[in-house]
Amino acid sequence: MVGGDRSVSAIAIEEVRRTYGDTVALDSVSLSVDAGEIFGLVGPNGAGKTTLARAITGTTDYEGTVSLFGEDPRAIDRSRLGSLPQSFSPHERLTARELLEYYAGLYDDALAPGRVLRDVGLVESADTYYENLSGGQQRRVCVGSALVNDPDLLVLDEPTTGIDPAGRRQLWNLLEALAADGTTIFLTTHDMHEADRLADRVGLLADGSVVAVDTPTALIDAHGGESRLTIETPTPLAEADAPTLGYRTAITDGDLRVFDVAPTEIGNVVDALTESGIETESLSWSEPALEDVYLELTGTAVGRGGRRLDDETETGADNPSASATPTEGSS
Ligand SMILES: Nc1ncnc2c1ncn2[C@@H]1O[C@H](COP(=O)(O)OP(=O)(O)OP(=O)(O)O)[C@@H](O)[C@H]1O
Repeated sequence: MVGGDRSVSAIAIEEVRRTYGDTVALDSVSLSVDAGEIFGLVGPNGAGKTTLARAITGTTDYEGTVSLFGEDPRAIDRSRLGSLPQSFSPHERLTARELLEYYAGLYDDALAPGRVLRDVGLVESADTYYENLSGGQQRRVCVGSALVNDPDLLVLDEPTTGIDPAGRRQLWNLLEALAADGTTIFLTTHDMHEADRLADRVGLLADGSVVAVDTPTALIDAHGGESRLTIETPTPLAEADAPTLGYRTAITDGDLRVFDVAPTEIGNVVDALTESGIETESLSWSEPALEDVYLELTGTAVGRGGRRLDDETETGADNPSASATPTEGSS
């Protein structure tokens, strides 16, 4: 790392627009990322994440302006930028070590490949051909290739796709350590949990537009809605089966959802269900999460196969404050 100038944004994006024929991949996107920040760009397939990552790394054309530490992405010293494209296929008949040695050789001043292998958790597999590594291990080699030049800015397009949970946690820890050391990290993901766990700030992207940018906590507080108790029954419930419980309820995919139940009140709800003749097969309680924020702001779920908000049948008849429109009622 050559050290960042903290007086300018690490990434400044202003009014960026990118179209492919009639498709608007990015529509007037503006945001900035501070030095040392981990910024997570979240959105479902086709939202425009890769296109924005490519605009930042100067590998696609666009209208508007992007600057990295005050410089045009195409003019910046390449050793300051580490980039992991979504599709990246290194030579398959080289080992993990040989690949990292190759990428390190592209820079005058690179990290020792052995250190990068350790950082990405590949010491044991260092001498395995890339083609014989698991998908997750291959992705870690690719992440390593973006790290060899010890960049000031890392742009990672879905870095943890295909990596198992333990490997993901290891990579998150590595990215956090890099950020603590001053590296700015911009990553894309459709994993809301990953964004929540890792990012200092999150940008929610829908159909090429940024719909919200803030810390995960602030987004959840402002738009996450209420906690929910989800009750699965032996036979899927229909709207007409919804019991009167004194809470706002909804039937979703045959399951009963009861909103704003405190953990200490769960037993009372279960008792009331039993009295109503509803058998409980499983029960889970969850606090609002980033996924709920995305659903609330866009009407589309990121992590649930694109289920739309209107697929949820609201049944709050027993609660005068319940709304027939699910987006209402949550602040
Ligand atoms: N080279 C291209 N030619 C034509 N259309 C493109 C091209 N690249 C992207 N698009 C379109 O632009 C839109 C945004 O695509 P993009 O790949 O940026 O989304 P994404 O959020 O990264 O999706 P995914 O999570 O599936 O990678 C999509 O409608 C896509 O089909």
